[in-house]
Amino acid sequence: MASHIILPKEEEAALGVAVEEDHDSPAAPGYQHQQGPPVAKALPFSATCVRISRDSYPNLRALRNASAMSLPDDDAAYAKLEEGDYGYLLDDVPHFTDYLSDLPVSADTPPLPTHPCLALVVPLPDSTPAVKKLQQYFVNADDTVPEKVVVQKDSPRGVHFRRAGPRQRVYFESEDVKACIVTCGGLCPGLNTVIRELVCGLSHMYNVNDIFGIQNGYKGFYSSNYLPMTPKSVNDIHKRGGTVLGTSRGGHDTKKIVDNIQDRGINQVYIIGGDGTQKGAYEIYKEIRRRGLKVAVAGVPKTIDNDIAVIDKSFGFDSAVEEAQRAIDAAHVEASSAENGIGLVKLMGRYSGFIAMYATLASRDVDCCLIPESPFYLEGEGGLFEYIEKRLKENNHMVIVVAEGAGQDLIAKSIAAADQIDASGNKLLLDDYCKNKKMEMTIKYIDPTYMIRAIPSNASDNVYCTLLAHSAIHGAMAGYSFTVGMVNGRHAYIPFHRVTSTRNKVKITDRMWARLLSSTNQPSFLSQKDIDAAREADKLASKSPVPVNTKEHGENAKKPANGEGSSDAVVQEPFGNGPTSPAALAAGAVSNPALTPAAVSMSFYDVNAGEQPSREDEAPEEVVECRCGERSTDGRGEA
Ligand SMILES: Nc1ncnc2c1ncn2[C@@H]1O[C@H](COP(=O)(O)OP(=O)(O)OP(=O)(O)O)[C@@H](O)[C@H]1O
Ligand SMILES: O=P(O)(O)OC[C@H]1O[C@](O)(CO)[C@@H](O)[C@@H]1O
Ligand SMILES: [Mg+2]
Repeated sequence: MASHIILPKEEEAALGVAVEEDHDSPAAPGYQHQQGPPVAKALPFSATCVRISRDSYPNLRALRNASAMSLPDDDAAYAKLEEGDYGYLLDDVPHFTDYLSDLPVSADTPPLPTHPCLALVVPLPDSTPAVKKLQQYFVNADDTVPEKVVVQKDSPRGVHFRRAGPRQRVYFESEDVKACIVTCGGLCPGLNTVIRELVCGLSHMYNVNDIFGIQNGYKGFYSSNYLPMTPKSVNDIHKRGGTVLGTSRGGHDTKKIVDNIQDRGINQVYIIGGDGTQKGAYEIYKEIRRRGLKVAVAGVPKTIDNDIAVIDKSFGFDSAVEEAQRAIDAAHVEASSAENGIGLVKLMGRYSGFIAMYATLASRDVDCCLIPESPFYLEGEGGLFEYIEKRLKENNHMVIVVAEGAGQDLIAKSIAAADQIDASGNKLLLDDYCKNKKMEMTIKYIDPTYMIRAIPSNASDNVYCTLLAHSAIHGAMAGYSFTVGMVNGRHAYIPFHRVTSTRNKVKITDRMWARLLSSTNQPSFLSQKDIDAAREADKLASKSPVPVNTKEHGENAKKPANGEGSSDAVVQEPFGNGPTSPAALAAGAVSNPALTPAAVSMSFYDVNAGEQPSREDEAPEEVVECRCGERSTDGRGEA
C-alpha cells in the first residue's frame, strides 16, 4: 500500500530522509514543550514524521500537482493523503507528529487515571478484566469512515476520514492541558450543550481543570478576559438557548489570536461555528503550525442552515425543523380560517434550503416550498402564480414556506421595478398579481426565524451535541487538528479544507427533493433540460477536492472484470422507469409506467445520479473500515 503526504513547498525542500514511522506508534520518550518561538527549519517532517519513503516521493509532486487542480494551493499544501487498496484514499487530518518531534506520549495502557467513556476512578493493572473491558472502547487507530456509502459493485472504495473516538495513546498529560472554547457566527440551538459537554467531558473523562471561555467570538481572544469554566459553572446552560459565551461575526485577526493563544499557554482550542468560523479555525491551525506550537485545534461545525459540507447534518438542525412546525401550524390555521387564505412562512437558509425542505416534509400541510437551490418563476404556464390560483380554487387556502435565500433574482427585479423601494419581493408581486386577477385573498406572513434559532436544543440534538463534544475532546487529546462531524452515522475527523471548500446544498436532482415535490404537489418549475444542467452542476460540485490521477483513479485503477457494472456502463435512467442497462434489459427488466403527476416529477430523479451519500439511500451494514478493507467489529449504534 502506498502512502503519501503532501507537504508545504518549503517543507518539501527539507525532505530527504526515508521514514516509515507511524504517528500512532509510541514516540521518543521525554517531554519537551514545543511551544515558544517558531520551530527551527530542520524540524519539518523529521524522523517521527508520517509515512514517507523515498519510494513514494516521486508520487508526492504528482499528488500535489493533481490536488492543486481542485484545491487552492494553500489547502493542497496541507493535504495529507494516503492510498490503500481498491481505490481507498484516506484524507487524513494533521497531527502533532507532522511537525513536532520528541513528543511525549502516553503508555499503551489506559493513559490517565480516569479514562474516556467510563468513570474509571483509579488506574488498574493492565491485566485485570476491567481494563480489558475498558480497552474495548478505544477505537482502532486505523479505523476510517467512508465519505460515500452508496456504491456499485466495482466502485473504488473512495475517500475516507479518520474515525473519531477515544484512543489508547494521548499526547497530553491532564495537568498540562489548558483548553479554551469559543463560539462564532449566528446562533443555533445546542451551542450551550456543546460548551457544557466540552467542559464536563474534559473534566470528567480526562481530569482537565484549566478550561476557559472566550467571549463574543474570535475577537474575544484578544479583546476580552478569558472566563474560567468548570462543570459547576456550566451545569444548567444546556437548558438555555443562545451561547453563554456570546458570539460575533467579523473580528478574525489570525496573528493576534495566535499571539494570545501562545502567550496564555493555551494548548487545546475548541472552535464552535459555521463555515466562516471553520475557515478561521483553519487559519489559526496554519499559524500554529508555522510557529511550531503544540496546540490542537478542534472545530465543531455549527449552522442552523445545515450547509456545512461532508457531515450528515449540523447540530441544532433537528430542533430548528421541529420548532418551524409551530410557525407552519399557525400559518395553516390562519390560512384555513380565511377566504382564499395564504399562510406564508419564512425560514432561515441563505444559500441552502434544508430547514424549509425538512420542515415542509415534516408538516404535510405545506402546499409549496421555495428554496434557493430551486429556481422558480412567477408568471405564465407552470409558474408560481398559476399554481397558487389553482390551489386556492381547489382548497380555498394554502401554505407556502420560503427559505430566506429563495428567489433572490425575482426580488432583485422587483426592487428594481419598484424604484429601489425595499419591499419583500414575493409578497409585492403576489399582491400585484391578485389585483390584476381580481382575486380577494388574505395573506398572513410569519417570520419565526430568530425565534427558531434562539431555542434550546431538543433531546436528540442534546445527544448529538454531547457526542460531538466528546469526539472533539478525544481528537484533541490524541494530538489531531480537525473539524469533527458525523459522516454516514459515524463520527469522523475531517480536514478543515474539506468543510471550508464547498457548501452543502439541497440537490434538486436527489430523491429527497423529489419526495418533497410529490408531497406538496407543487410544480418543479424545471424542464428536463434544467434538471440535466443541475445534475451536471451537482456532479461537479460534489467532486472530491482530492487528486484525480492517484493510482486508484488513474490508469492503474481496478477495472471491472467484464466492462459492465462500472457507473459509466450503466445507462442512467430516471427513477421510476426501471433499469434499462443492456444487462438489465437482457434480463427481462421492464419499465415502470409513471402514472401520477407526482410520479412524473419523480421520474426526473435518478437513484444513481445523486452524489449525496447515505441520507436517503441504502448503506452497507457497517461503514467503519480499516485501510485493508476489514470492517470494524464493534457494536451498532456506536458513534
Ligand atoms: N475566510 C475566513 N478566514 C478567517 N476567518 C473567517 C473567514 N470567514 C469568516 N471568518 C470568521 O469567522 C467568524 C464567523 O463567520 P460568519 O459570520 O461567516 O459565521 P459562520 O461561522 O459562517 O456561521 P453562520 O452559520 O452563522 O453563518 C467571524 O468572526 C469571521 O471573521
Ligand atoms: O442576523 P444574523 O445574525 O446575521 O444571522 C442571519 C443568518 O444566519 C444564519 O442563520 C446562518 O448563516 C442564516 O440562515 C441567516 O441568514
Ligand atoms: Mg456562514
